[in-house]
Amino acid sequence: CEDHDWTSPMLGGYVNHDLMKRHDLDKRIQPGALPTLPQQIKDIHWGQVNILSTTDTHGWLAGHLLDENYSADYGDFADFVRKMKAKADVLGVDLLLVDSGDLHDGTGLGDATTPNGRLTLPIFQQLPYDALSIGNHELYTTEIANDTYRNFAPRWGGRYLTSNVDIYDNGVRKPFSQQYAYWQTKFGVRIMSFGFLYNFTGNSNATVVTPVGTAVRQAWFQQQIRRTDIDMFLIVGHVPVRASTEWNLVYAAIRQYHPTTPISIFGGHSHVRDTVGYDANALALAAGRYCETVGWVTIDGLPSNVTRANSPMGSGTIKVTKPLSVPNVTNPINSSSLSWSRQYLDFNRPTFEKHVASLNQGLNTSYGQGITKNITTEVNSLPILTNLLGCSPSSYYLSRYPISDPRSLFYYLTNTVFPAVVYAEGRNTSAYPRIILTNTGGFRYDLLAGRFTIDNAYQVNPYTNLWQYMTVPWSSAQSLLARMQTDRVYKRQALSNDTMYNSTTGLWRTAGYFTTDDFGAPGDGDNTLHINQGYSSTPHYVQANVSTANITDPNTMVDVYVTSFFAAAAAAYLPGNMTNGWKNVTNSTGGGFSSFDTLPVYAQRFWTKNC
Ligand SMILES: Nc1ccn([C@@H]2O[C@H](COP(=O)(O)O)[C@@H](O)[C@H]2O)c(=O)n1
Ligand SMILES: [Zn+2]
Ligand SMILES: [Zn+2]
Repeated sequence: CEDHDWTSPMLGGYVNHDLMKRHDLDKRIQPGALPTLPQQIKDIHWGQVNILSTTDTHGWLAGHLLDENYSADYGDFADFVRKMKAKADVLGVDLLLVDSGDLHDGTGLGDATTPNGRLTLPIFQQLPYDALSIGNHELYTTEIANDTYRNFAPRWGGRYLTSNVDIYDNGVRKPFSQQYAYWQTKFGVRIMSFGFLYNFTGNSNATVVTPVGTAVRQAWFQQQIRRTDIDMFLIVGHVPVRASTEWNLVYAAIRQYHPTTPISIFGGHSHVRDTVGYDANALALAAGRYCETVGWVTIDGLPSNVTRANSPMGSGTIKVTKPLSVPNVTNPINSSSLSWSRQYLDFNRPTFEKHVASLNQGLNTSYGQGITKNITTEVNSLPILTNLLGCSPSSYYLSRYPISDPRSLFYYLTNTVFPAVVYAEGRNTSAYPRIILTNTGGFRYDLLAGRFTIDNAYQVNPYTNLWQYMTVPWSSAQSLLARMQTDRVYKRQALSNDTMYNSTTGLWRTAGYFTTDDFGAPGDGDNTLHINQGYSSTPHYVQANVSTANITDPNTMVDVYVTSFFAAAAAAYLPGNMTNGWKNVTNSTGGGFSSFDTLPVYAQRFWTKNC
């Protein structure tokens, strides 16, 4: 059933072909703007068990048309997985595929449909995932939670794992999906799997998230971890891998009964590439975000009663070098006969082609090409996505520059966009001083120069949190921002369009991820060598100040603007804790004005349409 009708030339000459074959989602690509760069992609090690992982895809299944590093779509990825499985068969080793949740909220293809995910979920479901966990984005609304429960979770034959999430089904509280799975790989490795969500509290009341510390004390969990017929724990979870209370609890609970059994954890939610070593036999990897990264973990040296494969034990195998000290685990093992490797693969076709090249079959099959065709058709079925709202005059970056830099998205929002469009009717004069706060986590992706469409609006901020305001004395308003900066801040990594040519190798480096994790030197885990373009951390909230500069009297009344997402939290710091004191900002037709609407409204009013 394989088609070998198109084999791309290696690396150079690839991108233009790829762009031509796919949809016309974003016409902002200028001719020549995306160079076809041969880059240095490292070989990967194959072990006895090999695991591909994705997380936080957030609907980016059509790929990144503006960034060559991540330009593959889910059809290309589907072919990659299929060919990697074929390669594993040739080598006589196991190849597994896992995902750690957050499928919704982030692109027009995913979000501009009813229900949310109507087009993206069927595409995602065509991939042969072996274990999946739920993300917080599956639980914010009852509609998405119910759709996930009824239509998505049952699709995975017992491998959609929700160890600490329940749902009310016609008023009866039930586990959302399977709490664990015990299974054997093709080559006989006996696996115990769990799927956790971090201690999330923003879910709708249709579901219940049990704190991980409680879940690991429950009878069903205790019963499963006491089993002795387990060669490896393979755990998926929508939980950041670094400094995680939740993972520490899961790890410690397992280690009580299995002091040395390998534990491979696949986390998420933090949108970064990272790998943490818990001990010499336990590792946790996070595979980034938005179809930019495929995680790759290999394990060698599993017990001898497991069918041993003809694994090519090439270079690249590494050992855990920095065991963590985890509460409740005394003497974590710091050496073992197992060895592990990890890589973060860029989500592009040259990467996929390279790693299956030894099969001499190219990448494409009718399976993946069919998915790509589907994506094209579906994007074209939503013409609203490509409608031009305006031309962004520059690129404004989420986390590449500090928020005080005019190239920062937050600088642009707070100095230019919010003052111009976020105000209640008639209250945009200096008679009504304003402060306008946003949570930075609502902004998800860079705002790039050139064409700005509804699809880009979803990418930058997909949330329909309503703008609201309340009038309070300056004495309260002036300290609000500082008081709000209390939540956890998850680090986001940044992208850049910079490139560098190495005349000795004849290869290019583009700016992209340059990851420091618990293994090897910085950049060691990145499968493609990138220029490290730096990263600037962002506070949890930022604020625009409008007509407040000359206020001296603390009793001066000031309008405070927030969104419904954090209005209750902000009210706690305002006089009288007036949660119900917020009034909605209305749009030109009297409806609500949301965080999602903000840039489109600004674009239509202030940007040209010549781009
Ligand atoms: N209605 C909402 C929901 C969430 N957010 C922001 O998104 C962050 C969570 O996204 P992950 O992909 O990291 O799970 C959350 O921390 C909020 O900042 C929002 O703004 N509005
Ligand atoms: Zn996410
Ligand atoms: Zn998340």
